[in-house]
Amino acid sequence: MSAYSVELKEVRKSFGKSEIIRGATLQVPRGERYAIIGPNGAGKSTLFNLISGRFGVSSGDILLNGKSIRGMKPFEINRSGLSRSFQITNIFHRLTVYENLRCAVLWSLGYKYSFWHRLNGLRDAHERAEAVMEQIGLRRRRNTSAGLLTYAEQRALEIGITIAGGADVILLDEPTAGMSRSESDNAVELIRRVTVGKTLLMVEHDMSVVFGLADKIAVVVYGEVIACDTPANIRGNAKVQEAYLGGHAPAEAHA
Ligand SMILES: Nc1ncnc2c1ncn2[C@@H]1O[C@H](COP(=O)(O)OP(=O)(O)OP(=O)(O)O)[C@@H](O)[C@H]1O
Repeated sequence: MSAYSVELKEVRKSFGKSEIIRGATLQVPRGERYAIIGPNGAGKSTLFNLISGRFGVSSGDILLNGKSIRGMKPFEINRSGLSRSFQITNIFHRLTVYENLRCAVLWSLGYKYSFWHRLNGLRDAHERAEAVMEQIGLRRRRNTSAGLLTYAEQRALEIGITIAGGADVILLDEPTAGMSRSESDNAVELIRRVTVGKTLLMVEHDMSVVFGLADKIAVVVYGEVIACDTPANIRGNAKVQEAYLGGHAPAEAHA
């Protein structure tokens, strides 16, 4: 098995005549937490959309656990062990916390309408949904409609939905966007807890979250990964400071 969960090999992506991703290369080792940072419009979300199969690459390749995902649909990539969250919350507001998690588990199990499969699937889904609810700290909100949760609770539920299927590779898109300082501190703890032993790739603008969570930081500028290194080295990287931060160290920035 490959040592890397995710590998980008000279990935390019154009929309019409505009090339947005311009030869991005990155290797994310199994079990590590990587943050992708970069200025607005650099192509971070586009990279996530390519890795999760929403868009196809124009050229180059993306490997998941050593196997090319070129041409695969998002649900096939999901069932190959990669799960992503979205910038906009992706929850069903009228369903309860428990029901949202159960749906996510059933979806990831590849739920089929055969009778025996359904019975087993339902039992597994119930247990898994309960376990995830405990992990994300929403047990006391079990029967509350998701639409009535606080914003931070909704984001925690979103993370729960993302991990519910047991994927080994988790992509989180701005998991702390819109949160207060204390809410995002809690979110960092939550993300750390639920990604133990997993590979995490997250796009995040909040540098205290990035520096608090990431083993490595990949800096994307104009569709290229211009640096990928430890937080300490990224902070001291002159190229990064110049290209991305206008001369300021990343620790001081809040894009
Ligand atoms: N489906 C699309 N069609 C055309 N252009 C697109 C599409 N998706 C993204 N783009 C363009 O690609 C560029 C990169 O966008 P992207 O959202 O990936 O950047 P980002 O680094 O995630 O930015 P932000 O930090 O603001 O979220 C932008 O110029 C955007 O307009």
